[in-house]
Amino acid sequence: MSSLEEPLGLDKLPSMNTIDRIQRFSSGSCRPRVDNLGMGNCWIEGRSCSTSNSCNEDDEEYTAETFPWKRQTRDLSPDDSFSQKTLIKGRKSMKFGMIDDSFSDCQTSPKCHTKDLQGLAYKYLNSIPKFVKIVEVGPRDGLQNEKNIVPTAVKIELIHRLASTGLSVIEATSFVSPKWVPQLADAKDVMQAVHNLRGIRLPVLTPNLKGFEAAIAAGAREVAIFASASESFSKSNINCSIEESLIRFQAVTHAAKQLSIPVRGYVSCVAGCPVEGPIPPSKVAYVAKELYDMGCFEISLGDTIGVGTPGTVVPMLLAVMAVVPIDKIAVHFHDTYGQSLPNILVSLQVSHQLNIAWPLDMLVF
Ligand SMILES: CC(C)(COP(=O)([O-])OP(=O)([O-])OC[C@H]1O[C@@H](n2cnc3c(N)ncnc32)[C@H](O)[C@@H]1OP(=O)([O-])[O-])[C@@H](O)C(=O)NCCC(=O)NCCSC(=O)C[C@@](C)(O)CC(=O)[O-]
Repeated sequence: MSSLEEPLGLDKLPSMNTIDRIQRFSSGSCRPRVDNLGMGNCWIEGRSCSTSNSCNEDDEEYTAETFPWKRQTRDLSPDDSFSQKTLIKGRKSMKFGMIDDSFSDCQTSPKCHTKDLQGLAYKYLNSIPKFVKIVEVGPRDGLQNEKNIVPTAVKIELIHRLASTGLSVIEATSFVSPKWVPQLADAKDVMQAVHNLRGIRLPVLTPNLKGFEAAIAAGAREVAIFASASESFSKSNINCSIEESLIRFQAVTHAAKQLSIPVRGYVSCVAGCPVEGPIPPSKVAYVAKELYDMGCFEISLGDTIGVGTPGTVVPMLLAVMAVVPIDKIAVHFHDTYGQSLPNILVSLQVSHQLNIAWPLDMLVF
């Protein structure tokens, strides 16, 4: 499995072969594997590097802090101040956190009765919406990272089985370059086999007009375009700058409009990028608004490498909400560092505060 441990300057990007590039920057390359969990390995390692970003307004604040790119070990050395601080802080908040305190205070205080406990339970259990919209993305986002190419028949069976669970939206595949993502080179066959599934929306990823036309010819009735909030990731993922990608996507949304095809928009790296580190919320908001303005019916905010935490996700959500209608925002969290559930929870709490049902992309592994 590729890792980002070895130094990789942006100047070296063009020399990487395309598949290697995808693996380096895909969420799957950062996902923990059973065989390295026990070794205490870190799944995103790296380097500091310069950025070619054009939106610099908030960069100072964000580049001052860097991700713990270095390999994390369970045996902490005295020098490992970042990890130690994080660990200690984590332990404290587990032990002395708000929820624990409230309950233990209640149990020992004579003033606290069953009614108070019920009130607390009500407060916590009712701070999320009654329902969410789930967009299942396993057949696309999951399978695009598999080391071994999954046979077409298995993909088709997977989509059928997912459909039989009652899911109403399943992202089926990607009409991208097979040189970049050989795992999904059978997009046409998969789409042709599933496009008649009843009562289910089956969006597919289309990075450009070529992909859009192939998707429509194979029977797709909904597509998704995918931009990035990180300049480096955009170049590595779709081989163009953010601005160039927005021009390409405009062509796709224009063509889709002519055929009344709904277009969903993704923004990747909303919490961080493997090359640039933390991404300012203003950049996420900028790209999200561009996609919304060009006609995307929903904007899915992707924490592509799973480095977001509730503390960084909430400011990012608020920045996007300032420019995109709240009920048009979806969230998409990878679980690289075990933060997807806390991030989903905090997003649902934010949406509940605003009284909306939040769409949620679902990664099933
Ligand atoms: C965007 C391109 C196509 C540019 O790729 P390029 O190499 O810059 O494109 P090009 O225009 O120079 O064309 C090169 C070759 O690709 C072909 N080509 C061109 N377009 C297509 C197409 N649509 N379908 C099939 N083939 C295509 C084209 O015809 C040509 O073929 P050749 O003449 O060499 O034989 C390429 O970089 C690509 O396919 N990238 C996709 C990478 C990808 O799928 N990454 C994973 C997406 S996941 C993600 O972004 C995050 C997300 C959404 O999951 C959210 C999250 O997790 O946060």
